[in-house]
Amino acid sequence: MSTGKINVTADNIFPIIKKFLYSDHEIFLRELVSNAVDATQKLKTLSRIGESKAELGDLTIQVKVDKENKTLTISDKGIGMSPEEIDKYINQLAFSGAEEFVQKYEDKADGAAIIGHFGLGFYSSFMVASKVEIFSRSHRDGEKGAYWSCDGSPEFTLEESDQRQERGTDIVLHINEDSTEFLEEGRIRDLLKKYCRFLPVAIQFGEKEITETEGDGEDKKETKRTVPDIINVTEPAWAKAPADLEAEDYKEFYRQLYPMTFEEPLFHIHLNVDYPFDLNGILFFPRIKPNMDLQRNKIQLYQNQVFVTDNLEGIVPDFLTFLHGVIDSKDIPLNVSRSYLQADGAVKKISGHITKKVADKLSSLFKKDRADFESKWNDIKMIIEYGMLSDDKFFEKAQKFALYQSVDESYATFEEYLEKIKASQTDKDGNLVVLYAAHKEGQHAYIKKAQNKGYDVLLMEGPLVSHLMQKLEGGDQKVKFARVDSDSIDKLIAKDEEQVSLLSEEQKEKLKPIIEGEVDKGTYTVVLESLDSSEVPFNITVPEFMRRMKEMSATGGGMMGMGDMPDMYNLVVNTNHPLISSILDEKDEAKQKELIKQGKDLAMLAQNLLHGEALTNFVEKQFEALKG
Ligand SMILES: Nc1ncnc2c1ncn2[C@@H]1O[C@H](COP(=O)(O)OP(=O)(O)OP(=O)(O)O)[C@@H](O)[C@H]1O
Repeated sequence: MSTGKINVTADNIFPIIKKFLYSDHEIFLRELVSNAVDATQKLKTLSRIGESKAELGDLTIQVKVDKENKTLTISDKGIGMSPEEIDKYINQLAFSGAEEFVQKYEDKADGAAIIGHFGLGFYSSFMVASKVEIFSRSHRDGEKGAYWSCDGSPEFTLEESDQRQERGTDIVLHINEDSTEFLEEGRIRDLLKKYCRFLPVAIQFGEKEITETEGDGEDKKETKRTVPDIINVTEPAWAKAPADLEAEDYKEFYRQLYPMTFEEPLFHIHLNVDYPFDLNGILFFPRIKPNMDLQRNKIQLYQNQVFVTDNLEGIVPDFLTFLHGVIDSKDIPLNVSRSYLQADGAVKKISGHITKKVADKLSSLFKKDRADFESKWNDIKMIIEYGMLSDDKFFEKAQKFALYQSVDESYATFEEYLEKIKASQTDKDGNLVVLYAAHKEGQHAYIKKAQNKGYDVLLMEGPLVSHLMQKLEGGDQKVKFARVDSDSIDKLIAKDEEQVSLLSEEQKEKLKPIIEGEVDKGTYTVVLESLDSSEVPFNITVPEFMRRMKEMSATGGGMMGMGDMPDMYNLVVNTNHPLISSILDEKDEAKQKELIKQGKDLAMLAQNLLHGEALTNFVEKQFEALKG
């Protein structure tokens, strides 16, 4: 037997481990199970290359809770360690690794978060254990068995021991008073599911009962059987070659990843690169409805099948954090801080590659089956539009498959769309004017007017469209977006046609203050226009520029402070409409006022602006009028 002092420069790292890692101490389990997996994988490799004669047998790793004795044990049948190896790997190497790690991060404000994501190996067990024991036996014949124990002080015990007869290692944690939660089966099972669900070696945690049925109908026999409860899937789909997987395998994998999600993903992207960097993974496009609460952090990052984090901020472009699935890379340097990670060259390359793959997949889906792509468009457009706005390279690629939907439900790419409207929607200055509506129902009156003129109207809804339009207007072609209610129909796409005015300038000057007297000047600007006599007499428009800036500022962007501006409208008065002439000629002032008010209320109704008391009064008045 030998006793000794672990070689430390810092006096005692155990208090530091306990104090600084307190918030995220659960990762000890991931560290210990990963070590057990590594030891098993090493044995398999040695056996394969003929360096180990050991009979592999069943390599299942066992995790056991003994509530009575307050221990948690992780046992593997991997390469094991001789007493000399424990001295080398645990007393010296692992300790100095842990020491360096703690020294590096103890002063960092986000220390706990960093450590939460990236473990510090074997010594993290002291976060939850007052004493740790190792029973081990090497895979090499003739080696002595080993026993090591340490109670959280720098003193350890290391001796030869035959307590473990078989090859492999038992790590026994004597759970401390503050950490009894790790003696609860449910808690351990949850943690194993979180961190170890896709580790490449089977991990057993207790047993479970299964029911088997034999025969049919009357002869049907059900038998219950107890079997080992294996908590992981050792060969997850992403670790296989895409050629070996069917569509159903991807769906099955999606169910494994998100057992509580019933909605199926729309499609998947299998990432499978080994040069110039290592990257595997499967990303899923979820169904995302406009205005739905977007859920991030559904992508899980693994390093060699060990769960690392589901916060991929800065690791993949922001718009891709809305996808679901798994990314696994050996090349992502994990033992570093998040800010370092974000600036890392390999991470940038991986992130660029993922973006490119996503664009390529979308492009191929679009080409392969356009009708199907169109049917999915509304579920994926939020992510794509967000990507187009945040990444210029993605924008370029997406121009080929991003769709624009007209109110008549037809879809076109932007290029196709411009071609479609060119003939009828080019204004006198050569601008292609794209008309759009934000709500098909709410803006019905305006949409109809545009359609009557032979114009097409796009449906542009969602929080990002104002930004997207701004970007599309900045392209090579002279393109202008105008919402259908942003101006009177003749002015939306200004052509060279001059409208003659029925009213003289004098009459107009007389009319304007009469109407202004009946509207709230802070909200409405009265604009007299000589429009077609078949056009409505009163119409409310919302000038494009102001409104769009306001919308953009509400979702980040546009002009500073615009978001707080009150809503502003134009009350367009069609001076060529007979009603306007009658208003002007009306001698009875009360009646004149009433006509203006009624006209304005109707315009508000068409624009969905008549609410509350004003609406109630309006409706009552209409019923009165019905009585005659
Ligand atoms: N169950 C085990 N079987 C065999 N060897 C082990 C086992 N657990 C730990 N070791 C040895 O102890 C060493 C130190 O383990 P530790 O977990 O501290 O660091 P690591 O696994 O090398 O790196 P990391 O910090 O990423 O976990 C391992 O490299 C391995 O050689």
